[in-house]
Amino acid sequence: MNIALIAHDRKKDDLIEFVIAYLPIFSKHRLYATGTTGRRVSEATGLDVHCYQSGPLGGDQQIGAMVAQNLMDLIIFFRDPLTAQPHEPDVSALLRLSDVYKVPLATNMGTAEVLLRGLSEHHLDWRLEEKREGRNGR
Ligand SMILES: O=C(CO)COP(=O)(O)O
Repeated sequence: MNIALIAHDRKKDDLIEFVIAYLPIFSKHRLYATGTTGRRVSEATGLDVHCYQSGPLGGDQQIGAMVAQNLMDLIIFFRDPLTAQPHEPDVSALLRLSDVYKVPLATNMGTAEVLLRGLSEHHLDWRLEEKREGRNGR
């Protein structure tokens, strides 16, 4: 599965902690991330992470483009709900596209835990079916 990892600055440590906690699961999948998040995760875990642009420079949109091609299967996006982001429209666009294409997306650690456990127990295998059949969620 293709998994996107994104965290706003004040949530990056939480995301790294989360990836370390579920390393055996994450290591079985292809990881993509916005720039700074990806570099931090890769440095902390040794995992291979494809890094797009930093979020404010278009990274959320690049991940959104993968969603629009139905290439992204799961998104972990630890947002900072207490800090305004200059690229808020990009963030909203990514959330919207995830809903259009029915891509499971967690914005906090509680939901992320459920998704990761579901992933490891094959509850997200329907995504493979969606891709195989070229369905696009609409
Ligand atoms: O801003 C972000 C997501 O909206 C994250 O970007 P970085 O991973 O480059 O910090």
